[in-house]
Amino acid sequence: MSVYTSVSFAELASYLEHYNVGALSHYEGISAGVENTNYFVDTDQGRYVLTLVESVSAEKLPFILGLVDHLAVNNLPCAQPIHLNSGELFGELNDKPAVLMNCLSGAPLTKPNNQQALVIGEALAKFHQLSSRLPVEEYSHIPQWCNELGAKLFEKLSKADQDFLSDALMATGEIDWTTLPAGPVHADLFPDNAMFDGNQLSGLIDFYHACSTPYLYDLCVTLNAWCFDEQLNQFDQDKAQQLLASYEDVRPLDPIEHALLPIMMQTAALRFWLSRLRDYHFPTAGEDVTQKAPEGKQRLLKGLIAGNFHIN
Ligand SMILES: Nc1ncnc2c1ncn2[C@@H]1O[C@H](COP(=O)(O)OP(=O)(O)O)[C@@H](O)[C@H]1O
Ligand SMILES: N[C@@H](CCOP(=O)(O)O)C(=O)O
Repeated sequence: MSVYTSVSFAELASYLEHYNVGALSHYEGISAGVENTNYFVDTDQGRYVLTLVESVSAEKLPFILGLVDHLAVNNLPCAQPIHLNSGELFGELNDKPAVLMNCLSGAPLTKPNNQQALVIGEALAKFHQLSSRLPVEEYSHIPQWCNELGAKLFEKLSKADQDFLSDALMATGEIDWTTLPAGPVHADLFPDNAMFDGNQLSGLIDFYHACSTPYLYDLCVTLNAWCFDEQLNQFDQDKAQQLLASYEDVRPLDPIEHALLPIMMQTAALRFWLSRLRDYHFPTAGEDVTQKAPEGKQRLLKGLIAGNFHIN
């Protein structure tokens, strides 16, 4: 469970008066998630999810929540922010930006099957089509982000990992990002950020990594996360092919995107190896905090570089 900011019943009841959602009857911290504080919130009108946003500043929320609103209005299955009575998409509780969402049915995935991977490929492509109608705002140049974080972590690593990191930063830094189609993306579409009822997608959640960057990067984050089993150290090539095919049924890749797919998968693996190392070496204090093991992403990156994990 990740709860960084505690909220009392009285504080929450008073905060909910800013919405038209009824009176608080019960609430509990959610046993999942890494970066933000989440609570299930029950009122006499239904169940909601409250997020106290810890991972990004309030200035980014109009972009993030505006993106989610745009997707939801255009019928992409995703959690929908509830508007405050003032019309705003977020408020403030205990000095943190606070977002109330509708509660989706089903559960986040741990081990997605091939059919669910196919469904997510199609949903991601629709996401990119819809987001391409929005302006490119909050641009994130991931290789630069990796370089800066890599420099902070460098002295914490073994000599072997320092050398490995330097080589990976150099190789992934060679992509020319300016040639790639880009727009607002999810940027963290792991199976635990997709709620499913059986094989049916009830909605995408956790948009707090959203930024504008190449669509190919978002696709590669998703391919890595859905097709690589970190415990078994296995890359499921069939599943990856199916996910990619279902994506391309909706949004075919450009030739340049096809050509850069393998190195972009390395970039995506590197990005999450580094953020997990950051969470390990520089943890954020909290009442109850979940971390994900960096080693899984490093093994993925090693397999991608060695050419053992690939899509035909
Ligand atoms: N709209 C929602 N409906 C139902 N459950 C949700 C919703 N949003 C979040 N959750 C639950 O909360 C958990 C943590 O949410 P998440 O946004 O992934 O947190 P974090 O930003 O900390 O990673 C999810 O795994 C899911 O179980
Ligand atoms: N998906 C990332 C961790 C980011 O945390 P999230 O709970 O906000 O998705 C990873 O697996 O490293």
